[in-house]
Amino acid sequence: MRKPLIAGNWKMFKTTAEAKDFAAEFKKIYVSSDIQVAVCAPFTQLEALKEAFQDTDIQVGAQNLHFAEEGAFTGEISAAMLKEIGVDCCIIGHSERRQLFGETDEMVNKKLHQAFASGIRPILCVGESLEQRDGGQAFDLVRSQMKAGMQGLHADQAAALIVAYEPVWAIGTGRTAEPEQADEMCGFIRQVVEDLYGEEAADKVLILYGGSVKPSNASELLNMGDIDGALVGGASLVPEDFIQIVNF
Ligand SMILES: O=C(CO)COP(=O)(O)O
Repeated sequence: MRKPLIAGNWKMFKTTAEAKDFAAEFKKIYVSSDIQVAVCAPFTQLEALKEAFQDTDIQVGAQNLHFAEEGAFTGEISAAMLKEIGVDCCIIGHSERRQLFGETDEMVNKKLHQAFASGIRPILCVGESLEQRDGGQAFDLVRSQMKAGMQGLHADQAAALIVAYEPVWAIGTGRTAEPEQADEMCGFIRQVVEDLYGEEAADKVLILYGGSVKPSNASELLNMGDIDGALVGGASLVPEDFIQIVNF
């Protein structure tokens, strides 16, 4: 049985003081349940959040890591550095990183391997642009991102993977995918995992939807059969909004 996951992606928002305020507020309204909850914050807020959430089951995630174990990579952060402070999971290959920072499928693949090697659960982001959706290429594109991103992973790693389907046209635009549309792609992603790794891995892999998830649309999206959770941007910054999504 897959345990749903609601993960917040704070992107480049909140100072440490603001992150501590969020944690204090969120803890007052959060009740542990069989829904997993994670907050993926900027690097400099991770340690404070781990400390603030230490008496809860709320997970803390990063938004990126470098694919090398260590080395001369000025400005980068390694998986071991994240692991040392207790980081549980890490977003990998977010569309903003692919578009704005030149991340390729090959880099995404190396980052997945590094995350697994360090005991950090990766959240692999895939999703098409509006041009690709309108051009009828969405499914081919997502299949190729999945195949290239997962290259060389073992079946047990595939089963432990979290995939986030985030159509680029729905991120930060207020334009959410229709629940059926999102579920169709999440089902397709599960099929790709089954084709590559078999039924057991496909049954276990968690597949999230991301893109303008809000309190008002969370339950219809999250009640679809192949959507196992959400990766939430803007609405994860406000405790009262995020809790409503967690409690969908
Ligand atoms: O990119 C996203 C989460 O990773 C989605 O962002 P929004 O929820 O702000 O659209």
